[in-house]
Amino acid sequence: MGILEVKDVGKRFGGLQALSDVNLSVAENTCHAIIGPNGAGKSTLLNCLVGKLIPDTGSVLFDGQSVLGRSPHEINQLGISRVFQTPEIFGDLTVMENMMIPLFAKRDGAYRLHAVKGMWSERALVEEAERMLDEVNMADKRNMHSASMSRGDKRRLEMAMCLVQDPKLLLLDEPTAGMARADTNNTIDLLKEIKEKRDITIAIIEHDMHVVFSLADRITVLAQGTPLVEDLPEKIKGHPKVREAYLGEAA
Ligand SMILES: Nc1ncnc2c1ncn2[C@@H]1O[C@H](COP(=O)(O)OP(=O)(O)OP(=O)(O)O)[C@@H](O)[C@H]1O
Repeated sequence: MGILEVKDVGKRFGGLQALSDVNLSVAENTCHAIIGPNGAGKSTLLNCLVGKLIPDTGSVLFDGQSVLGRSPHEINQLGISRVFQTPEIFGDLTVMENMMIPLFAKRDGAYRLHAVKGMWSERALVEEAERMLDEVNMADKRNMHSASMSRGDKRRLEMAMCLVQDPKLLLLDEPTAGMARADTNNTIDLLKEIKEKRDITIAIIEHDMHVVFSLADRITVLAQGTPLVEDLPEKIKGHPKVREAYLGEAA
């Protein structure tokens, strides 16, 4: 059994069946990519995994426990962290101050923005933040205002803010969207390092096939709300059904 088990999930928006009969099993310590043409249902599926949407049918088990009916915060506490398309960082805070927010949340169970003012007296947490920044090669940027950083660095910081919570499953929603090639390649390298160094499972939604084929151990192709094929990356490349799904979109 996988660390994440999605069974027969369906989700309707009014007259539109956005997801139907979605079955997905993500094995522990692998990187599983979910790809598919625009409107295939990828974000809807991700939202069902993190408690932002509740499926109409089916079940979602993480580490043997149902996530359905739990709040996004509770799901986060179970060990699922999500990195959004647009980096969710606090632009008017420094890199270090941003890092302290999830650390306070992990310790105290609540987000306490004002607590960053007195953060330097929290030696153990400061050291944890510094270790994490070191791991993602951002130690030299610790005092920078995060709004002034490149998109790649903002993503790197957001990743660090997720990882410092020690998630078992990292969900990435188009982590390289809008990035220049150099930032994309840095993000790929960072994710490879994270995979190697940590006991972590990654599920990634991504349009950039260079990113998908650089990282994924397995790929599920969604089309019109239903998994079309699930296989090893080399089997997905050139798969007639996959080509058809994408060509259909182009047509
Ligand atoms: N809140 C909503 N209300 C109504 N329809 C929605 C809602 N969210 C998504 N949809 C519709 O559900 C379908 C699946 O959308 P979704 O965003 O999950 O696709 P996607 O595969 O992530 O697409 P993209 O690659 O373009 O981001 C689309 O037709 C979309 O318009």
